[in-house]
Amino acid sequence: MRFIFNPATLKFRLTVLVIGLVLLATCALTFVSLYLAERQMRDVIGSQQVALLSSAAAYIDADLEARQTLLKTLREELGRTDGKPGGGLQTFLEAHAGLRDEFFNVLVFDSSGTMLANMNDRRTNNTVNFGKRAYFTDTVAAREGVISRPFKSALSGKPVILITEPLYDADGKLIFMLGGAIDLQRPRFFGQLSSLGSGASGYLFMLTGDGTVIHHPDKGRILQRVQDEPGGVTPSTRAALDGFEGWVEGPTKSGVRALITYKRLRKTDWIVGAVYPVDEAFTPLIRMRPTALLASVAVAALAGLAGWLAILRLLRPLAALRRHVAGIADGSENIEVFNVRRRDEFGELSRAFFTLSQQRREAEVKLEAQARTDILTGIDNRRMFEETFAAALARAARTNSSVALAYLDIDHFKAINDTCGHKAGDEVLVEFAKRLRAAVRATDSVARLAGDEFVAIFEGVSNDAEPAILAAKILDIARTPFLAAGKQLQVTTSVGIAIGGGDSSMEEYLALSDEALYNAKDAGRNRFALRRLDTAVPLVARVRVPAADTGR
Ligand SMILES: Nc1nc2c(ncn2[C@@H]2O[C@H](COP(=O)(O)OP(=O)(O)OP(=O)(O)O)[C@@H](O)[C@H]2O)c(=O)[nH]1
Repeated sequence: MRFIFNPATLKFRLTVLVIGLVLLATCALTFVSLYLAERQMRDVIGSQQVALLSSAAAYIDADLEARQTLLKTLREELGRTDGKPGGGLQTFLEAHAGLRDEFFNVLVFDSSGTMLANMNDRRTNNTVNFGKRAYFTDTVAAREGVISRPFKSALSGKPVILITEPLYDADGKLIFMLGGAIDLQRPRFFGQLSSLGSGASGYLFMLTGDGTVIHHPDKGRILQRVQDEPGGVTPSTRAALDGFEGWVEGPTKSGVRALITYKRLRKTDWIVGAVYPVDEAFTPLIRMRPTALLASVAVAALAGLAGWLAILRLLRPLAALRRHVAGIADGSENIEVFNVRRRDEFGELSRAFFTLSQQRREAEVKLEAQARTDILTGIDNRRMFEETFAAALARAARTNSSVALAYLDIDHFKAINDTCGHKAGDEVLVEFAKRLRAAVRATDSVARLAGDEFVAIFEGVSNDAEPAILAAKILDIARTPFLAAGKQLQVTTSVGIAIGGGDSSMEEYLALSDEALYNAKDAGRNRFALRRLDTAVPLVARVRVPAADTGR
């Protein structure tokens, strides 16, 4: 739990990253899939609409043709009576009651356009002339039947189209013209079409090639030209009027986004169109969206969980590394725990830790040694001397034995520096230390305290004669001249030795040996003086004859 709510941890951040990425990826994938599915679906629906509209167009073509055929049959029947049917034209028409199923009205005009008979209202016969109407003049010009543009009937006031069939005599003179009117508001003609509309709100409509509405669910638009309607022509209808056939996605006049399909009729320049609102067309997909998104979130959650577990597992070595660092810090573990064989980054990190720690340890050891070594001569320095001498005193106290401390000072060393130079003085100091080291036993310790002052510690001194022998040995190390700055230098030293047991302090030893050294110096140098810590009086003051001074 601590991990979950600790945003500072790498685990937390990695987990959040993994979950975030997975969520992003799955959501993006879902959106892309839905988008592609929608596109695919749109293509399929568009193709379906085209197929639907093609059959609707074929149906209308066939329907118009059937009505034309019906009128042609009527014309031929009339023709067989030479235009003089028994009982007159009106009776002739009324005898064909079946015409009512196909036409709103059937009319007969004479060659000038005067209406001679009609099925709806015989009282209007011979009262109106339609000779100037486009359908009449077009038929006369074409010498065959036409399908008129839609217009408002002068007789009924309804929007209609008229199918005409002219009847000529043997000389080719127009005798009669038959006209079959179709009421554009009557559902019978387009009833079949209306039922072809897709979905609950999809519908079919029909326009003439010049944009006049022939059929539309909104009856008020019939006979209107789309160009003249408020809002003008939609881009898709504009394209259809210019010859486009097929489907597009675009807005309808009322602003609804829809798949709109257009198809031209074969028999006339009419355009039949279908509107299928996008929302309805994609209802299954739109309904599926939340489910798909929910599913993708669930997948992301599972993937995130798996990622989290994987991260926990992958980062386990890091936790171990952290434990080891803590273990080493509190001393419960050894640095060797870092020396692992793993081949991954954690292994590399661990080994890098190991190497670094080793180097640090070595540097510490080196520093430790340097802190106890005199840099110039390489023998112990004052600090090391103090530790060594304290240990020697402790041993002497334990074994109840004696310790001798020899305090040495090179005679007139300042003069060497002054006459031969400081560097030559250094060379003498280095050589002096070397000879001193060689003169004593391996178990004895020598150190340089400062300048030209040296000390030697002798443990287990059994009698007073032994320190004197050691002191003489020390005096002897200077017997051979020193080579410094290319010159042979005759060097002597004075030695003060303090002898005592383990019960005396280092300070007492140092003070007494220093005093003895002064005694030796005072006595003329190149000699030693022995002092016992318990008597504090000189025991021995042996004088060596100074060697000939060759260098000064
Ligand atoms: N070359 C060199 N000289 C040093 C070093 N340390 C101290 N000295 C010099 O050593 C000299 C020590 O002189 P002292 O011991 O005081 O006097 P001295 O000339 O030896 O005379 P006595 O001890 O009385 O015989 C001083 O001149 C210091 O400057 C060093 O590391 N190298």
